[in-house]
Amino acid sequence: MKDVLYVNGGTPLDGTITVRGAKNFVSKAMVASLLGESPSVLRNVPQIRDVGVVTGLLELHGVAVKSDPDAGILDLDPSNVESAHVADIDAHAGSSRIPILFCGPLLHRLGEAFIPDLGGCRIGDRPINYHLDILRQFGAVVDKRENGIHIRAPRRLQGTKIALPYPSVGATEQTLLTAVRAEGITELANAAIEPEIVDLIAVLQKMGAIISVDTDRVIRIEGVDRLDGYTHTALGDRIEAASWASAALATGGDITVKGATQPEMMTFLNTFRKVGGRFDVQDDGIRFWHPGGDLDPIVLETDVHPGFMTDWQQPLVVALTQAKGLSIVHETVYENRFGFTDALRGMGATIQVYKECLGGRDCRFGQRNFHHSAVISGPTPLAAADIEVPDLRGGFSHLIAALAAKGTSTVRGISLIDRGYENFQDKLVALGADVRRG
Ligand SMILES: CC(=O)N[C@H]1[C@@H](OP(=O)(O)OP(=O)(O)OC[C@H]2O[C@@H](n3ccc(=O)[nH]c3=O)[C@H](O)[C@@H]2O)O[C@H](CO)[C@@H](O)[C@@H]1O
Ligand SMILES: C=C(OP(=O)(O)O)C(=O)O
Repeated sequence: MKDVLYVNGGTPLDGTITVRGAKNFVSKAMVASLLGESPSVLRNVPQIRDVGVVTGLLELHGVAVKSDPDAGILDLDPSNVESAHVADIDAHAGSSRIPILFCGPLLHRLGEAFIPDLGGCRIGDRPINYHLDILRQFGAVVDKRENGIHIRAPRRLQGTKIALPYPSVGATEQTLLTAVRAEGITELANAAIEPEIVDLIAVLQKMGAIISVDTDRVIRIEGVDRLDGYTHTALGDRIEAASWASAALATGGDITVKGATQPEMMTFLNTFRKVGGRFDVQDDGIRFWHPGGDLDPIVLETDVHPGFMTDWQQPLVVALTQAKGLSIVHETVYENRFGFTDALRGMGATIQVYKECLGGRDCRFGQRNFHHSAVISGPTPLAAADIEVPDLRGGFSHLIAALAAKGTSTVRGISLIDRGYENFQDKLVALGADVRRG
């Protein structure tokens, strides 16, 4: 399939689409199946590239994966993990960030693991120092190799007391997936509590784990000797849902997103309303629309949950180019997540990026060399352009900009978007967009 999408924009997106399970949960639940002594069943699984990548990794480790993509069901049978011949894991280097989460489960089952270099969006340095420190605290020995890391557990991993320097999603998941079968109690302070993490905890509890989440973001895990498989329906993808909501706003449209849920999106919904968007929470989804007239500018800071998600930021910035006045967006989770604004400026948007912490509070990236605040001045008409997808959310933002712009844009590198948006081209067509894959 060619990697270019021609977008003839300038028409409001209008109609209904469905989002299925969250990219940032489904892949972790798939890894969790490695911990079970019996098969697991995962439902509401989207057809996105990250699911394919994790399927490949699980199969390499001896997990038998049966997939019914239309029904969104995965059967994951880990009975043969101990006897699997692990080869050519290098083939998965750079494909996603998920391999690092295989450490705990593989250490428990096999006593060692090789983890290839990670991929994922290039939106900052994205080190794995928290992960490695955590694994060492459990008693693992970590050796850095040329294309990844080799890790082994000379004896059963031991529960431990961990305090994260920053509430990292991945490091919290690393701790959960390692502690559930370690000996004794693990206490994780300053944990991340994103809804996708809470759903992972639900999966682990179904498998037999004992995990409590305290009000002060401390997670306590009592290690157990055995876990079984699970049957679980993944929570919906709140990032995809918010991306379509931003597309409705930027194009002056009206999109009903089936599968979007209010509790996980409350912070986004508040911001959407402040910008001037309207929404209606329904039994099976949320309708988002532009009511006509001017949109309002806002001051926004991204943050860990329950703050405004960093992954919501990029699509919303496109909508803010259409608000009347000055908006400020302070990115506090990643140091380098405004690269996508270059293309928007080329399309006529007025966006300036700054090294200072604009917004309200200082973050880890202040007084350093990172352009992590943006000032957006609108409304500015967007003009069609020839643009290249930089990363997953930045790429979807470029798509939204192309849909809002009059004329035909050429969006290159479009397959990057398949990593996290299921059948986005079909969904665009269902919403009345004039798009063609080149
Ligand atoms: C597959 C997946 O679920 N990806 C999500 C996950 O990424 P991911 O789990 O990689 O993100 P983290 O929450 O770990 O990263 C947050 C911050 O912590 C830093 N950090 C993290 C780990 C570490 O060892 N050292 C370190 O310094 C990162 O560079 C970043 O600045 O959570 C992010 C924050 O909600 C989301 O944007 C990503 O979509
Ligand atoms: C940053 C993201 O994903 P990943 O961690 O997989 O790169 C994202 O989903 O926006």
